[in-house]
Amino acid sequence: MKIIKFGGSSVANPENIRKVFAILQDKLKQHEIAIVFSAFGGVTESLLTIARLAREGDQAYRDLLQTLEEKHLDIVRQLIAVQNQSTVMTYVKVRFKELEDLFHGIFLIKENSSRTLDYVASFGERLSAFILAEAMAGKGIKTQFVDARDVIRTNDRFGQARVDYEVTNALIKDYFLKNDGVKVITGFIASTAKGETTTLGRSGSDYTAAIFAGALEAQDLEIWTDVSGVLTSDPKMVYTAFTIPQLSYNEAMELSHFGAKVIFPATMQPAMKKNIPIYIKNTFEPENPGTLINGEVSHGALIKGISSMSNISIVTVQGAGLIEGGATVSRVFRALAEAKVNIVLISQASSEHSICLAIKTHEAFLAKESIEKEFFYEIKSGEMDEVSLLHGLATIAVVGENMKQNPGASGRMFRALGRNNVNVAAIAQGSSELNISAVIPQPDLQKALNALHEAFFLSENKVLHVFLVGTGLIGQALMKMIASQQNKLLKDNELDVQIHGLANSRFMAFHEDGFELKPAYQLSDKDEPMDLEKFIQKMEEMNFSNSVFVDCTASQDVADAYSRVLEAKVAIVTPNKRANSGSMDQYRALKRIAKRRGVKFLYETNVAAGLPVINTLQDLMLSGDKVIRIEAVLSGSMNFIFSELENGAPFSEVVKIAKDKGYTEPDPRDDLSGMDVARKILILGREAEQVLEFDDITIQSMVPADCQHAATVPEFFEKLSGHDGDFAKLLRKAGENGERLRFMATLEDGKAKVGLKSLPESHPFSSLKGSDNMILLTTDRYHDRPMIIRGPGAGADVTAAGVFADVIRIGNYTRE
Ligand SMILES: NC(=O)C1=CN([C@@H]2O[C@H](COP(=O)(O)OP(=O)(O)OC[C@H]3O[C@@H](n4cnc5c(N)ncnc54)[C@H](O)[C@@H]3O)[C@@H](O)[C@H]2O)C=CC1
Ligand SMILES: N[C@@H](CC=O)C(=O)O
Repeated sequence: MKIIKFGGSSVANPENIRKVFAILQDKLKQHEIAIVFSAFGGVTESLLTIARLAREGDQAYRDLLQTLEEKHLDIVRQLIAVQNQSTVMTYVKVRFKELEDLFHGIFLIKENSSRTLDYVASFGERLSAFILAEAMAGKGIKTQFVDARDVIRTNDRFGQARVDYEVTNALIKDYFLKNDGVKVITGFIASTAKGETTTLGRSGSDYTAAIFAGALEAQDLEIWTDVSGVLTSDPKMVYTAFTIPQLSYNEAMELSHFGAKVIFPATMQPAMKKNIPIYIKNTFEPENPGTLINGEVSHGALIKGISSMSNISIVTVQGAGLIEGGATVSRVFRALAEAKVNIVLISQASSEHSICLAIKTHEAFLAKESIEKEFFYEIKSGEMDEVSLLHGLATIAVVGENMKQNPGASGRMFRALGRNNVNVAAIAQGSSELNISAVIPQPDLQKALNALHEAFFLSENKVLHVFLVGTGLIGQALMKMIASQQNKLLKDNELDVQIHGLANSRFMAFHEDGFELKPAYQLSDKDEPMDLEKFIQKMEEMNFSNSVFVDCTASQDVADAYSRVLEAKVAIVTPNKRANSGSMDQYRALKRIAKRRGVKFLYETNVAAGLPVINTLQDLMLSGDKVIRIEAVLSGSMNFIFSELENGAPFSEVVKIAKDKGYTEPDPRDDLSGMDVARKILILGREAEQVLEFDDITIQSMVPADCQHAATVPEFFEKLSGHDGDFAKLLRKAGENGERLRFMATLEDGKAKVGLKSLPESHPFSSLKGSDNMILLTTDRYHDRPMIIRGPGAGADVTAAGVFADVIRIGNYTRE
């Protein structure tokens, strides 16, 4: 015998009910079954609302009742052939006449006891099960309508009655022995020995099904609902949550205790006691295997799921008196029990100086009041402090029986929380090691759930949440690259890169689910005006795990905000050199903050675009090498300009081409003045562990004096053309000496220089073409022949690729 239960959403309307019938037709071919139905979706709530309105003397209850009757009659009309409708119509009309009288009584006496409400609610299941039994009979299935009040015996705790299993089991067995046909049973309702109607509380229809399964020692119990089993976490919070194939009874209980709403622990008891497997299935996706809950502990994943509970407060009881009095703990519990306050989590330090209790916020004041009443004299005498309350919290719990055998679960849990800047206010782990729970700030709940989900369910995709400031040349190229690589990253790296914030100097926009990138979102005046402070605030509020701030501007203001971003535990990736070429103190501070907050600050593209210069230097330093000398061509635009000049083009023209090709800085004077190269050699020097300030660098500018003060870039170009002859002369002179002009940077003995050099043909830099960079590193190890890094050092694609690689590196780092 199989017991199959369908919840309210499965029988919410005729369309859904037809799906239910299709599932049942299939089952009937293979098994002996009994079916438990909830009331049609929304009916119980409507009945209780009507009862409340009637009690409040609100005449509107009559219209609602009529609508409810019509809903039932409509289902009859749609599911049952006309010739078979009359018995069912009569049944429905009689029940609604009874309800009309009942509500009229409530309206007159203005009283709604829990006993009356149970009776009111019972109509929902009585109507649905009767109509559905008749509809099935109309399909040729021999059915037997079972009013569970005839067989489930409870005490008179109305609203949440307790079952007398001895009597109930005997009645159920007897009923099944004496009656043929497929039993169609009312969920949720029962009766006392005196025949008063009771209800079984939350998830009462599941409970009914488990009671029948237990009494009949069924082969299994199927609970059909509107989700495909128990998920690894709340799918509204964790988009990558997936169905757990199997759970032990204990795991299912732990998960549901902390918020997994699919099954309610008490309802499982009758099935658990008889070791009956429970399947959680989806009426709207019947082919999905759903979740099997049984007595087995499956090996494999360290945890099975992550659950959570919102609106939690911490109640702290502390004071010296606590240590001495062994009875204190029991007095605290007694005070809470008397106030009927439910404790969600308890944590006590081994110093025994304080006890920390997590409690639902709406019960926290009551808890404080009753504990303070219990300890009135101790608090008055100062032996104990006043009870303190901390609100705005949530609990999260990782659950799984495999944590027992495998160490490391708590380490992984708290590392993931710490790395994502989630503060833990209290922790609890039972000796059963089935559940590790923590109390965290409510605003961090979604981030924490996602961080834990990623940390424990590695096979699933890791999401990187990018906030991109700067949508110019490099920013646009980066967005295109992310769009084109998104599928490959998902497939090969299980990395889902989503852009949630975008800004340029004028506008900013955000997207909870990530912007569409094909085509890339274009900021416009429809978006909010850009405000860096607000951008960072919004990024913090969105509070995603694995957030990355990507700065593709050349802005000092944006660079000045890095410390704040890192403090918020958001990683940074940037080609903008401003931050690392500021003061030595600032350079060190950023590294320090990133280290302390456990987040990455990556800037490979600060020097030579996508060429691996910074990482190489960092690796050399880590391995104990020492840099003796750096000689380099570090400007793609300047190299392009001086190598193109050799082809006879005027200087101002070549500078324009370099700008059009995306080699120059937003303001090309930064390149021509030597500032850009100076910033780069400064950064390289610092990466080589040298203490250098910008003022220590000797810089030779290529910007003619009158161009220096041009108000705009076009005006600068206009003035620059007046100097084409001077540059042609320089080039001619070098040519006459058999030399080439290259803009070079050197660093040796703590002294850095940047400027134009006339180099012999044989010099390695003379062979550089286009936007090439070349870096010669002479170190203790690379002494006789320097290490050479060479390749294009400017341009949208190579730079964006370097930024992209840093972003992916962050994804891989947060996976560790
Ligand atoms: N072009 C290249 O080959 C390379 C560039 N870089 C660096 O990449 C960065 C970006 O360069 P490009 O894309 O060429 O510049 P761009 O001028 O094309 O784009 C800059 C973007 O930043 C935005 N922006 C400027 N100030 C802002 C602010 N305060 N707040 C928000 N947005 C702001 C602008 O609106 C624009 O969207 C620069 O720091 C540059 O040094 C690094 C390596 C190579
Ligand atoms: N303007 C720079 C590019 C980025 O750093 C250059 O010309 O090399």
